[in-house]
Amino acid sequence: MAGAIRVTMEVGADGVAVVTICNPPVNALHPIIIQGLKEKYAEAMDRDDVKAIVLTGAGGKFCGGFDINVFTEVHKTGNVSLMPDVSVELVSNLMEAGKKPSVAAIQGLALGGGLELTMGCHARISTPEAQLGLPELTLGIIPGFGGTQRLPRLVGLPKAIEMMLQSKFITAKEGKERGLVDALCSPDELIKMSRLWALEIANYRKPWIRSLARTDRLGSLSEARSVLNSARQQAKKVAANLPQHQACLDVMEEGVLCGGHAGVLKEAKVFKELVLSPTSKALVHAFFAQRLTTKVPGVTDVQLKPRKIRKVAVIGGGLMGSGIATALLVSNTSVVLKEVNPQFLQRGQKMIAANLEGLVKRGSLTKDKMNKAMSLLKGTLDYSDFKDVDMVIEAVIEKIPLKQSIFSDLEKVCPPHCILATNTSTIDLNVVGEKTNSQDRIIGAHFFSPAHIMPLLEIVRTEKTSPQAILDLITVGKMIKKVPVVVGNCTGFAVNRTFFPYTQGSHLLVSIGIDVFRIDRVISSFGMPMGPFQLQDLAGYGVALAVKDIYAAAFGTRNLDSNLVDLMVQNGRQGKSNGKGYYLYEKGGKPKPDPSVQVVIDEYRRCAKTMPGGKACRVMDENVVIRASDLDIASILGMGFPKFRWPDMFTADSCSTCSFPNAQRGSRRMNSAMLPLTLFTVKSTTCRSHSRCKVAGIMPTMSFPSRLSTRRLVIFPSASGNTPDSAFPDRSRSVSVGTSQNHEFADDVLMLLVDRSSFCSRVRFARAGGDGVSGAAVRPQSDKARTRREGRLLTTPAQPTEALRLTTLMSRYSSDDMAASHEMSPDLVRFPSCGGISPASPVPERSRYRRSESEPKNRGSRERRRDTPSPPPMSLFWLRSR
Ligand SMILES: C[C@H](O)CC(=O)SCCNC(=O)CCNC(=O)[C@H](O)C(C)(C)COP(=O)(O)OP(=O)(O)OC[C@H]1O[C@@H](n2cnc3c(N)ncnc32)[C@H](O)[C@@H]1OP(=O)(O)O
Repeated sequence: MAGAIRVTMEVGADGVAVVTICNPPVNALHPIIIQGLKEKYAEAMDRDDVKAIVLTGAGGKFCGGFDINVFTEVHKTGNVSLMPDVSVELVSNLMEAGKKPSVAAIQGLALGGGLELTMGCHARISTPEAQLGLPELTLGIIPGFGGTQRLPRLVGLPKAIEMMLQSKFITAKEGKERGLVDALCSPDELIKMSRLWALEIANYRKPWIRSLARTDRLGSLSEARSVLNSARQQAKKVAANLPQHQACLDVMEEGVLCGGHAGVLKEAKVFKELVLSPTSKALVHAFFAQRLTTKVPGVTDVQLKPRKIRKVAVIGGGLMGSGIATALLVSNTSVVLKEVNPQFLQRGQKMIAANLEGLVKRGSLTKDKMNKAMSLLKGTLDYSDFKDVDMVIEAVIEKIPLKQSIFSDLEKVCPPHCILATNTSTIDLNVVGEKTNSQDRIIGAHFFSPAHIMPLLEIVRTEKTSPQAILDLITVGKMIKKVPVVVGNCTGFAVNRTFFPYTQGSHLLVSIGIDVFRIDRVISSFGMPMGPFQLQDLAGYGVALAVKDIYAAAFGTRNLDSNLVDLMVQNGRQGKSNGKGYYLYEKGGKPKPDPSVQVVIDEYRRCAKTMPGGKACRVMDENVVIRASDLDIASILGMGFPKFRWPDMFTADSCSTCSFPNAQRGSRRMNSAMLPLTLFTVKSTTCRSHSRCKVAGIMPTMSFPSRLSTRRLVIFPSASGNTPDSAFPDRSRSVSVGTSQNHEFADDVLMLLVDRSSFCSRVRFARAGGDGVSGAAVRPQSDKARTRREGRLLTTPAQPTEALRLTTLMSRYSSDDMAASHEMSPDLVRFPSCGGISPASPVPERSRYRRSESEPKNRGSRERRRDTPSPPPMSLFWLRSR
């Protein structure tokens, strides 16, 4: 064992062996550490001069848990044996059942596996402020070193469930009240007191407690069951997509019913299963991605030192300005709030006070701290207080001349070292600073509303922004507990630029006939906190209208020209602010879908000129041809459609469970349309069952029979010759996809569309006029890639992870939720239903798809669906819903 990663053991004259974990910065339990602990414990048990053991961590931290890098290795290799056996071999056998007592001396933090080691000891002594917790569920796993069994036995089932399921840390002070910690002491006393405690246990003057054998805190069986059941219900609501929550409760239940040892064994099994889960892969990825954002080449690796930012001026006391000021005040930074008149200033100060009170109500701030924060705030109507500020953050309305004049004033009144930041979400920073000579200190500090709560800080740099200014803002960002992500200067920067197509995707879906509320439902069940329409209601329509033209000007043909929001406003709707948007809002109530919005939607569809119902469906409906096959022959002979490529009607008919004409009549008509389904770099790794499953599809004017099995997306080979084998040989090739939007729109399709569209705006809409179905050619090249290529984002290799983080934080959905529904590869290209992609089956006989004459006509659609034959043509893939 060499280098910084090691376990040391010193045996004192008192007969106490102090075993120390050394693995900076957080003493993570790397396999070398685990091995070291096993060796030192075995040695201590054998040595006659050792009476008791004190376990501690070097550098003022006990331990941050098992080394998460090992999970990354396991995810890469699939080799779960890289995980050492700790729970039984080390914690249960060597430590807890050892013949000499152990005492944990805790300082700084004891998290995850670290806390689990302490619970294997016979007592825990800690400094009062140390953070204790089992946050494993945030990584898609459960505690794996016995934590699910020992924590409930020490603090009781309800508190243990809260700590694990919510990944909540508690201080050692609270731990002492709860029974997790046996004694508190100062850092100076820690080792001394722990040694004495260990000796007292060895001499039987203090109890020798094996946590796993305790049952006194578990309550009666019926109590335990009731606590577990209500936790299950709660987990179903808040973590519906996450497997680890229910798994954790199952494992706890096993321990309650069958005893601690059985619980430990089940925990070890479930832990290993979950480590390999897609959820864990995604969450571990997000863990490291988040920490990578503060590593900026040319800024954080060039020996610059962050300067102290003691006093910040915020210009504008509106929603954003007051939120930014709140975040700074809470972190003990003095703030000067400038407004243009006393009324506005007073309003801003009131909003800050309300924000702080809100934090107190939520329990994240004490009253004392709130008062302290308020005392750091000074309101002003002029620049007299700006002479000693270290940073200014301008947060006024998005008007270029106003911002320009403010920045030219700031240059005159602020000290030369002062950073001049703007909270603009859209405007080019070069334009903002055009009238100054201080381009090197002009920077974007783009907060997200509400700024004192949302965790993301988008730091926008121009070519002229100095690395020092960037570093200082990163430091401020970390200080106020934001995740800073450094991006380049372009319209919408990185976040709004990638988020913009998400909204556009939802508008496009509505234009082709999909229900607004259904979109919101599907997106919410995907894991987003709310759907795009509810979000629009919440954000208000003003912003959408304000930025619409800016985006249109910047992205030209890649922009969907939607007038949906204009129509909503014309209809007297302003979203949540006037209680009427897509939803109706009543004070204190939940938003209710407003059926009367359909009038607006109908008008929007009419304006959009998209025609629900494929051309071919219409032709069939109107009996323009006698039979479906006539249409095939017409397309083969008239349009030159290659015979061997399964012409539209044949393919459609083959997918149906009944013959096409029958399907068409009397049933709800499906809409066929080319959707801008932007998630089409299906990687071979995604489709484990079929290494060649790189699919793209196209059927210009393809129509499906209405009985096409629901909840299935059919991707067809491209008419331009793409087959599964040849799809995407060249990443610039355009592809598009057709899908059924039958009586139930395939959830997956919608999710894919909307999800992927948030990363990709490179969608070219090719609308056929008149009766034509709208088409969308999608370049499998994301805006993210494009942004990167253009040097807009950071040029670190971890670029995609940055984009992920941005989008995740910005959209307010937790990475947990995201991961649960959708497996993310490093470049984010995954299908939620990838496990369901199956290779094409051999072509079944055609007759199997037809409903025979003898078959009763009133069979339910569910029954018919069961009969749906395997996917037919060789290049037809079916993505099954979850
Ligand atoms: C079997 C077991 O039950 C399974 C487990 O134990 S799983 C692990 C459970 N533990 C955790 O989830 C804790 C994860 N870590 C954290 O929450 C935070 O890092 C922390 C509270 C420990 C410290 O936070 P903070 O001071 O803000 O520092 P932070 O930047 O996050 O971390 C410092 C460095 O330590 C690394 N680190 C932190 N915890 C780590 C861990 N458990 N394994 C590996 N590296 C870790 C970070 O990646 C970061 O590395 P970098 O400097 O190269 O970017």
